[in-house]
Amino acid sequence: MMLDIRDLSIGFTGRNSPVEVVHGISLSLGRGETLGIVGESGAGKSMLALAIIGLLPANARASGTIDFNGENLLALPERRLDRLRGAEIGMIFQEPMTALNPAMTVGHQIAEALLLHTTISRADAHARALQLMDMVRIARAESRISAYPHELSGGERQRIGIAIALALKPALLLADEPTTALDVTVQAEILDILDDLVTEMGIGLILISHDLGVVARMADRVLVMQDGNTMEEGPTAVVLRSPQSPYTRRLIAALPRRVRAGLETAP
Ligand SMILES: Nc1ncnc2c1ncn2[C@@H]1O[C@H](COP(=O)(O)OP(=O)(O)OP(=O)(O)O)[C@@H](O)[C@H]1O
Repeated sequence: MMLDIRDLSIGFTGRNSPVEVVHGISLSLGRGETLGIVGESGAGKSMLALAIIGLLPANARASGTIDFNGENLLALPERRLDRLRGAEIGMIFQEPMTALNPAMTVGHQIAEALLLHTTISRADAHARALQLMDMVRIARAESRISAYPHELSGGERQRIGIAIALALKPALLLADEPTTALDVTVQAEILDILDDLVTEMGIGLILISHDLGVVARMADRVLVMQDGNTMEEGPTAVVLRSPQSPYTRRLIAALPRRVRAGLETAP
C-alpha cells in the first residue's frame, strides 16, 4: 500500500487539559484508488488530511503512524516533509482563492511549483504550465495563462489549484471539500477531472466531503467519520447497500431521493 495509516490520534494541547479530536483512525490507500472520507462538520476530516501532509496547527499533536511508501510521515524531519509536500503529496483546498496568490498570474503560480522543486528552465516551466492547464481543461490556456486569480471564475480557480497540486506528478492527492464552494454544474466538472486523473495518472486520491452524494459518486472505498471516530469503512457500494452503523444510515437517508435512487442503480 502506498499509504497506510495506523491508529492515528490527534489532539490539541491547551491551557486546559488536552483535547483529542481524532481517535485512533486507521486506513490505507493504493495508487489509482479513491478513498472518500465523509462526515459532518467537526468530525476531524481536515485534521486527518493536515496530519498526512504535515501541516497540523502548531498546538496539535499526532500519534500513531502514517506510513507513506515505507516512511512514517509523523517521524520525518521537517526538511524531508517539505520535499514530499508538493512533490509526492499534493493538496487541493476548499476555497481556491485563499490558496492562490492574488498578486501573481496563474501561469506564474503553476510554473513556480516546478521551478522551486526541479531544475527545469523558465521556458520549459511555462510550457509545462500550459500543458497542465490543458489537463485540467481550461479552455484557451494560452490566453488565460497570464490572468490573475480574480479574473477567473471559481471553477477555473479550482482547476488552477488542481494544476498546481499536479505540477510535480504527486502519487497522492488530498482534496478537502474541493467542490463545496462551487455551483453544482461546475462541481460535476471538477469531480470528473479528479476522477480522470486517478485513472490516467494512477494517483491515489483522498476525497474529503460532508456530502455523501459526492463521495459515493467518486470513491472506491468510503470511510465514515463522526466525532473523530471511524463509524464505518468499506467498499462504497457495500456501505451504501448495507450500512452497518446508524450514523451512516442517517447520512444515506438525508440524501435527496433522486441521488439515493441514482446510487442504487449505479454499478
Ligand atoms: N487550532 C485548533 N485548536 C483546537 N481545536 C481545533 C483547532 N482546529 C480544529 N480544532 C477542532 O478539531 C475538531 C476537528 O476539526 P476538523 O476541521 O478536522 O473537522 P472537519 O471534519 O474537517 O469539519 P469541517 O467540515 O467543518 O472542516 C473540531 O472539533 C475543531 O473544533
